[in-house]
Amino acid sequence: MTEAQQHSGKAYGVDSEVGALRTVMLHRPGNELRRLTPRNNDKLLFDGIPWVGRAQDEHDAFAQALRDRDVEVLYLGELLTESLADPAARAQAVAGATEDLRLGDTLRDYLQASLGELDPAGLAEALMAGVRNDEVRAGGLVTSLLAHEDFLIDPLPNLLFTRDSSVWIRDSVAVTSLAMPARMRETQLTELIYTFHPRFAGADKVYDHQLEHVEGGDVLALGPGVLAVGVGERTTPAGVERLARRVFSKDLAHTVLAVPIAQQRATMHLDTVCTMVDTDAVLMYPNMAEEMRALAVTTDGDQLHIAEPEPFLVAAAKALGIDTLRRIDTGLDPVTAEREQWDDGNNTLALAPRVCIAYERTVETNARLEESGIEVIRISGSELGSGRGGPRCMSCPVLRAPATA
Ligand SMILES: NC(=O)NCCC[C@H](N)C(=O)O
Repeated sequence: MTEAQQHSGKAYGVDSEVGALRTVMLHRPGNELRRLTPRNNDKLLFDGIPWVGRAQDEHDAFAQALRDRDVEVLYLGELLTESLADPAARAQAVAGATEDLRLGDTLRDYLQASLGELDPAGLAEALMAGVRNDEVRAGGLVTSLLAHEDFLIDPLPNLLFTRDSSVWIRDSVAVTSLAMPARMRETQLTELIYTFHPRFAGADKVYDHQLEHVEGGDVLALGPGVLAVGVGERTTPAGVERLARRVFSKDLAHTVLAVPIAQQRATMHLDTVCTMVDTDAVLMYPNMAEEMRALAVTTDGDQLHIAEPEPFLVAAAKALGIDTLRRIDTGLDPVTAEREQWDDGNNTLALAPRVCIAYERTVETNARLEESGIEVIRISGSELGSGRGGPRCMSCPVLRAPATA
């Protein structure tokens, strides 16, 4: 535990987007990225085939930039390996990874036995990088009929985007429910970590991966008690309703803003178009900023109350109890704005009020942020960006200090 946590007395808890970041969970990309080929990259939600060594270098620099600002960096792969020291975790992991009906009984039995023999690091590797048909000597009808390159356990290259597979809401963790088939198994791993890792022993869970779809990239903690939840390609209307009920029942929020966003890849999550950079300021994709609406959801302890749609910034300011939520106006022309949004220019990770990490390639957006008084720490992401995610997508804050202006 870091010094900061010893002082605060707790190891997890997040109630804003911008409170000083103390602890974050990342995933250093590994062999799961080496599974990407031109034939499977679309299905696996990558826009190209990353150069893995360079992606790791870029990711190491990202982690170092965080450490340089006194942020403790946890790695998902290490937490998973440590969790798998527990026999109950191993049993749950093996059962989850082999439940796919494509396997059939013979292959499933074989895989369960061989995964069961692996040490925790080997098992974690198989869970993350997957297992190909030509990597086993199973025997039987199914393995004979499947192609060599078919996966018996799918690789999880999008583990890189730790934002989506869990999100802390105050001191409860939401293990999310991912919408795309290529990502669904990721939450089996975050579920294992939050259930079995000693660091999170006793942590309350407010959501689980068997519920309606909610992805962490859609969930923004605008301030204490106020969540904004994007509803679009990933998080469903039923997902935001379920999340609202859950957080209200545990008193983790008083208002949930449901924010419809276009159901398309460029705007797959709310954090691809909008991130907070100060206690009262957001960076928003200019081409969508004017039209974004929100429905404020509150409760009387029993029923949900749904307000009429209002402009997002108006609804957010009301919920936060402030006069105005400032939009940093990047003033970009529509074409530059669209290019830089695609390159995750709007996907900044706040380290503290007015300090954020951004990709260096979104030159114009970063310049406008600085003109508005926001410090921008630039990282390179030419390879990391091929998965279509930026610094916020690649990070799951575990502990933030309370936000103070
Ligand atoms: N929060 C985010 O926007 N995460 C980026 C996820 C990218 C990933 N390739 C996906 O399509 O899910």
